[in-house]
Amino acid sequence: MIYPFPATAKKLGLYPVVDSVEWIARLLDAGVRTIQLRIKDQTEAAVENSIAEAVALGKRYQARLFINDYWRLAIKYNAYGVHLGQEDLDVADLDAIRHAGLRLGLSTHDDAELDRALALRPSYIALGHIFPTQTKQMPSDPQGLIELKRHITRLGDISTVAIGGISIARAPEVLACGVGSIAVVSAITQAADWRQATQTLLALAEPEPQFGTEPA
Ligand SMILES: Cc1ncc(COP(=O)(O)OP(=O)(O)O)c(N)n1
Ligand SMILES: Cc1ncsc1CCOP(=O)(O)O
Ligand SMILES: [Mg+2]
Repeated sequence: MIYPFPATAKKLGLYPVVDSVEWIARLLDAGVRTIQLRIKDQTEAAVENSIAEAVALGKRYQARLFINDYWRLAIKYNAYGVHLGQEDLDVADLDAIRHAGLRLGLSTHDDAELDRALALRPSYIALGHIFPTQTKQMPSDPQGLIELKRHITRLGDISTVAIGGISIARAPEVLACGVGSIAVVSAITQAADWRQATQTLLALAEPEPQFGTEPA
């Protein structure tokens, strides 16, 4: 029997994915309450301080702070959650993450990956990439809105996140597919005015109140 990971909100709302503690601090201060620290390809020693600081900020703002990839450090500093991709799943100790009480978000790109993710009973499932993106090299084609809607229908009550190429202009049509959250990188970090972009996206993607119905 596979025990589920702790629940998170079905609607996580706006979910910025950023690569520094500075971005975490400014976005939490701007009202973001679901956020991910995504630092790529560093040693654990190089990212440990950033992860510790990001987790402390997340707690101070009562935000849902997910750590990408570095699941051992996420456990060590008791982050709200961890985000893992399909390749990460091959090496991560999911039992350790579950026993530590951290939420788990999983990336998926197609039906086969959805099957695999569902069997692991994660806290949320991310679907992507929806549109072309400059931020990450993707081996597959963008799935687009019709596939997104089909996946959302299949996932029923599970918390869902859409990612990849989501701009302010495209956010409404993505949200109209019924997804609970939009994860964005460049729509905020490359915006001419990141504060304005964040406020616009927050207003579009209204989240559930943080921790309202979740275990602490
Ligand atoms: C919310 C969200 N969705 C997908 C990803 C991508 O994760 P992954 O496939 O592990 O790729 P990297 O981000 O590690 O390059 C994500 N980080 N967040
Ligand atoms: C990390 C990641 N995983 C799938 S697409 C993506 C990058 C999304 O970035 P952007 O919002 O700039 O397209
Ligand atoms: Mg990863």
